[in-house]
Amino acid sequence: MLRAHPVEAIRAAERPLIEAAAAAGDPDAVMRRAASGVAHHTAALLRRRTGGVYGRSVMLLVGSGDNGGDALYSGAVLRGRGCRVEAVLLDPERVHGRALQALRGAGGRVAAAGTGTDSSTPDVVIDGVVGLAGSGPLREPAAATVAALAGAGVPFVAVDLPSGVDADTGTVHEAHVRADVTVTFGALRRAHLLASPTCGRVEVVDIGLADMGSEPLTVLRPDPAEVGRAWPVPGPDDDKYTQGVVAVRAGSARFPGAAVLCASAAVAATSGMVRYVGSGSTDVLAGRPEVVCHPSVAEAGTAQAWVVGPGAGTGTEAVADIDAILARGRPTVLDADALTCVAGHPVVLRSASAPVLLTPHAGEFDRLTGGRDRTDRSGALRRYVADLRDRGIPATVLLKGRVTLVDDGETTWSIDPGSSWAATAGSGDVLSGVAGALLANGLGCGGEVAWPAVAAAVAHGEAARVAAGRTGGAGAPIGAGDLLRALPSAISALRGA
Ligand SMILES: NC(=O)C1=CN([C@@H]2O[C@H](COP(=O)(O)OP(=O)(O)OC[C@H]3O[C@@H](n4cnc5c(N)ncnc54)[C@H](OP(=O)(O)O)[C@@H]3O)[C@@H](O)[C@H]2O)[C@@H](O)CC1
Ligand SMILES: Nc1ncnc2c1ncn2[C@@H]1O[C@H](COP(=O)(O)OP(=O)(O)O)[C@@H](O)[C@H]1O
Repeated sequence: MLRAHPVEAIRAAERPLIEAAAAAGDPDAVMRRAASGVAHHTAALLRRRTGGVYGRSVMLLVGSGDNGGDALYSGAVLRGRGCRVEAVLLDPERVHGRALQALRGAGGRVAAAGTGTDSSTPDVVIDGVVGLAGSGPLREPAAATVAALAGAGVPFVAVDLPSGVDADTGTVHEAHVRADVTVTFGALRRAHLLASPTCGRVEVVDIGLADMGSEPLTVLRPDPAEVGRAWPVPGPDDDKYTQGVVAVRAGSARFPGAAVLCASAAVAATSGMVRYVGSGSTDVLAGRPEVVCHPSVAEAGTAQAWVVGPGAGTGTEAVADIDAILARGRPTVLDADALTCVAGHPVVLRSASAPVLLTPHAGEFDRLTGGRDRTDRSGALRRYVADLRDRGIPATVLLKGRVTLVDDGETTWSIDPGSSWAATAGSGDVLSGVAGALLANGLGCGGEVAWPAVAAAVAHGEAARVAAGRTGGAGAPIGAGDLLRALPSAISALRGA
């Protein structure tokens, strides 16, 4: 499991190291250690991209703080390895003096932004514009310089964080660096897990930082192997009931496919039993004859968990069904149309005595929250969960997207499947089916609802990867049906990871 920390915790952990270095008369010792890591990973990128390091050209974008200092020291190391290094000073009046001297001493070239920089395109750019202290989008002249280099296809190595990405919220501002590699120091920052697609490959350099624990603002990323180990496997004494029965209320005349996708995903996720309530019984049974269908919520037998919402409608009947399902007092996944119902009739959640898992996409989340604070996703999510819990609703929320977040009011989990192939219509219905089956099974380990939600998101991402890669090569677009069919292979791959 990966852990990513808020800036305040990182600064507090770094402080003793920096103070010890200063007391020993070498105030930049930690910075040089960090910089040699940046140089090492930049050299590795150069080797991958160009076949070597010697003679390659490196541009440093140098901001006004210690992040710029790291870039300058790393430039000095790369000069020593035979690179041509040019530092572009974005604020020549405020630059780390000793690091600049080190670069000059090593034979690096220095220019102020916008004045007489080397006209040829570099092989790599080291982004030392701004790190932990960054706020807001890249400012000029950095914004224009970064845009021109990115437009020319030059790879970026970000020092600590891609500039223009907020370290704590992971907000990716409009003007920002998209890094191929991000080299950070001692421990991950929250943005590395909240904005992982913008960070590229994240390398953590050991600077002697002590191990950091967890606190409420730590973001966690599950290890796929851990999810695989926790996946429910029937034992010798198990039968269909002991593994958990999940009931699915999904589908309508307008959206029959949602019923099929959701119920079939629940069947694929565990070996327990799936009940179905809705107008799509014929379609569901055509694909999955093992599903047990019921004419209404009231007539459905016992289930350990419920899923309600995919394609299920938003009228008064749908709201009444949500109410009736929540009144059964079982863990319940509320997805899709059920979330629209909750947004319109928040009072319906009052019937929830057992844990509920809400699984909105960005639009549904806006509907639920009135669209407040679209930039700080994780902050808005934590506030929404806290609001629900303050109202006595035992809620966990899974916020969908390329980076899916799960928050139970105490812990934020982040899942990034590494590609966006899952962004296809109906794939959310598959996710809620898997989550419901895991909830019914009572998948333990790390939180009664958060962990099944996390595990479902990991399996869903893996299924998208398997489905998109089924032809080998670079991958191909998939539909939700392909993702559904890839679930068994994905679960098997996780269990073998
Ligand atoms: N000390 C050490 O030994 C070690 C330090 N480490 C390194 O130090 C880094 C933190 O350094 P730092 O605290 O000096 O701040 P840093 O992130 O460089 O920002 C500098 C200034 O930039 C400005 N600014 C803000 N936003 C901006 C924007 N959007 N666009 C442009 N400018 C913007 C803002 O000043 P302002 O202009 O607002 O007055 C801000 O104060 C850390 O990330 C790691 O790399 C590691 O080496 C480990 C050892
Ligand atoms: N850019 C993306 N990259 C990867 N996965 C994504 C992306 N956008 C959405 N997803 C995933 O695809 C699924 C879409 O769910 P949803 O929007 O509810 O679709 P639908 O309602 O059509 O079923 C979610 O699991 C979500 O996390």
